[in-house]
Amino acid sequence: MLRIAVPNKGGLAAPSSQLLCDAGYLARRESAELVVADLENDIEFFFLRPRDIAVYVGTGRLDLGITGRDLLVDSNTSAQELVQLGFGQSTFHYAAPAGSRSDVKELDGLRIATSFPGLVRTDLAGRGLSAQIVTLDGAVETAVRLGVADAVADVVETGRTLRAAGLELVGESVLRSEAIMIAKRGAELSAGHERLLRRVQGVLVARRYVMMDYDVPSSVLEKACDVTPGYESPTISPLQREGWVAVRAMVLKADVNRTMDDLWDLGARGILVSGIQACRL
Ligand SMILES: Nc1ncnc2c1ncn2[C@@H]1O[C@H](COP(=O)(O)OP(=O)(O)OP(=O)(O)O)[C@@H](O)[C@H]1O
Ligand SMILES: O=P(O)(O)OC[C@H]1O[C@H](OP(=O)(O)OP(=O)(O)O)[C@H](O)[C@@H]1O
Ligand SMILES: [Mg+2]
Repeated sequence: MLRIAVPNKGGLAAPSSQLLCDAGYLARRESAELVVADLENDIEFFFLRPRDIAVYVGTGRLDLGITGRDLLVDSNTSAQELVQLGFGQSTFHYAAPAGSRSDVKELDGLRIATSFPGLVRTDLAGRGLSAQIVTLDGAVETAVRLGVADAVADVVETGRTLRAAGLELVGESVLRSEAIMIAKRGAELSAGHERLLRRVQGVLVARRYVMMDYDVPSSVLEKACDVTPGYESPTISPLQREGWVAVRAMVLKADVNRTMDDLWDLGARGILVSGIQACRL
């Protein structure tokens, strides 16, 4: 039976469960449930703290897991990233009192508060800097105001929490994070693993793409196919009307309106867009 780690709390928990549910797996009935056996799919889901998931997967106790890239790097375990899951996006940054520092080098010798000591230690070592790392559980932005640290290194999404604490970013982001699927480094993927990954990837593609159908004069077909190259290649079908063909292609949701404008300008008509419920590509 395949054993999968899923975040039980925090911002990654709900979208992770939704992704697995959309991929056809059994959902947990209540948030207190820590293990769910999906017998039909021969999978057991373990609901764990996202911070701990890389440890379970890196040591091979569980086969696959969902966590944040920042947490994976911080854990320094022997797990590797397999798939980006398209939610939980954030950046990881140093920050200090507004107007006080402009470069990460200026943090040398200072006290830096963080919940990601492994990530920060590795980053500082890579820059040849030494600083005292003050490890806190959360709400690290307040540590400067309370005199426990001179700067922080933390997750930033909108920057609102930093600003409210009178802090501003120092330097470029250390890391761009998002939710990822991980496996033990070097572990062989069984047919069961591959099936789960294909299902998840099917959901991710269905979320990002739509299906576009349109009719176009054959004379501009090549140009139209440049506009909608599809996922692999567009399907071209004959039309009764002479000199015209029908085209069907997958298009990125984010590009739908620009694509329809471009096709219309080329002479395409009858442009229809429909959602993709599920797919295997
Ligand atoms: N505001 C945020 N926006 C996007 N991702 C975030 C945000 N805060 C935390 N994360 C991501 O969530 C993961 C951290 O999980 P964590 O267990 O700390 O949960 P959390 O969402 O911070 O909830 P809580 O702090 O309430 O436990 C990391 O991968 C981190 O990048
Ligand atoms: O840039 P923003 O949109 O303000 O989001 C970033 C904040 O969100 C997270 O905090 P969370 O609410 O998880 O609390 P925590 O720090 O106690 O984990 C993170 O640790 C930052 O503090
Ligand atoms: Mg948090």
